[in-house]
Amino acid sequence: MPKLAANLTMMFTELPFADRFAAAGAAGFKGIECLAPYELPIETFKAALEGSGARMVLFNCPPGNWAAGDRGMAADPERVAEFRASFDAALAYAAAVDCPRLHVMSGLVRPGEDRARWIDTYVANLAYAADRVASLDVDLLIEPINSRVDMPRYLVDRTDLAMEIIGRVGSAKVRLQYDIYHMQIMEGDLLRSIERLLPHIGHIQLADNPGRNEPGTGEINYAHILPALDRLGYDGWVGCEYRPAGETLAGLGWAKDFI
Ligand SMILES: O=C(O)[C@@H](O)C(=O)CO
Ligand SMILES: [Mg+2]
Repeated sequence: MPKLAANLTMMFTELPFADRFAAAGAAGFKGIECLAPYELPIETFKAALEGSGARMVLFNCPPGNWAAGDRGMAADPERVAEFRASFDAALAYAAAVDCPRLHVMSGLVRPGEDRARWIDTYVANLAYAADRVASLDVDLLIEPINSRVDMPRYLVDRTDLAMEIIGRVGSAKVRLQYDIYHMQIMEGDLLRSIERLLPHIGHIQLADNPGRNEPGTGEINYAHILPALDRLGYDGWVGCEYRPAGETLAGLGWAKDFI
């Protein structure tokens, strides 16, 4: 049975961020993920998580200035020093809550720039980060994100490029974050692709399409996909990274067999 994690950046947004942890625990989630916990001081983050009774399964490295349009910077040749300095914060937050996965976002390629140079930078920064976590119980994840609807110009928008990058870094610490919503938009053939990539997948996320709302609101057959993840032997977490169409708890009917 898939282990579902609540994504607190998208779910329970009826509440202030710090209060979403307890709400997710009360709803039955044993795992929690979010994009960026950094708005909370470390001790507040730790206390909120402890109060939830759930464990932290994933969050992202500092993405840069999200409000100003940054979507990560690990592939930006002009921001290597900034990425490496910000990685310290990711490690400190991960250590405080024993979080075993950090998503390292590549960033949006500036128009006219050389994509190959961005890919080289991403490989180098991931190798640097992999060295930093070599003796820690922390994996680094890279996620193909759709560039058609949500993040035009995002560097890594397909699994073949993500796998090329993972291969070039050559560290078992760097794994694939497979977001079913993004992959439905970019590639389709979901189960065959999950089966093929399974040895490299360190985390899965879900949402329906179109709309990025809960399973059952769109075209993706989650009633088939979720049991199939078990059959394929996936035993990791599945992050519920969707925007509830209405109130978060009212939209959890689809998950009643899993949480
Ligand atoms: O799918 C997504 O959007 C996220 O997993 C993420 O980390 C960046 O927005
Ligand atoms: Mg995702």
